[in-house]
Amino acid sequence: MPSRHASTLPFLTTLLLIVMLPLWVGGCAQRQDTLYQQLGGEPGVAAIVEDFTLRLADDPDIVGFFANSNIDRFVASLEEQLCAISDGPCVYTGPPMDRAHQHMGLTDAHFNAVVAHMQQALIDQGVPSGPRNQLLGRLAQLHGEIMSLQ
Ligand code: HEM
Repeated sequence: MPSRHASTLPFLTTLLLIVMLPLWVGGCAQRQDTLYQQLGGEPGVAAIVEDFTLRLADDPDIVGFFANSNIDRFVASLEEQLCAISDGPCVYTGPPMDRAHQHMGLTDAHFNAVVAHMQQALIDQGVPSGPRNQLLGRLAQLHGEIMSLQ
């Protein structure tokens, strides 16, 4: 006659697998999230860009730069760019950053103000600090190109 203990071990092993497997799979899935997914995908990026654009419009030191701009095109281009640089399923098709900003007379103060508005938009849209700082880091890398034709 088999002992009671002989059937307990397989039972416990199965139970452990049932409990641990979803946690393990969930953990892996989380690690594989792209930055784009962590920003909330398409609706998340659209909300971030809208929040950011309203902040630019409210900033008297910045809004004047957009006096002759097509804001719908700016919004569409920025959404595409943020999607592309956050490893989302987009290709940026707008003008290169040096030409898009050439001869505007931009200073580092302007650049920093715009990045600060993006930071605040990300905070307000509930983007956690990890993905927030990752995106800001990638935007900071555009500084050289944006400032190169001033
Ligand atoms: C990380 C910083 C920045 C990023 C990622 C960025 C991104 C962009 C993008 C994607 C466009 C759209 C290009 C197009 O489709 O025509 C654009 C245009 C523009 N940006 Fe920036 N930009 C940055 C910094 C700045 C700063 C510092 C200013 C001024 C204070 C500025 C002012 C403008 C203006 C006025 C346009 C519209 C140009 C036009 O109407 O053709 N940008 N920017």
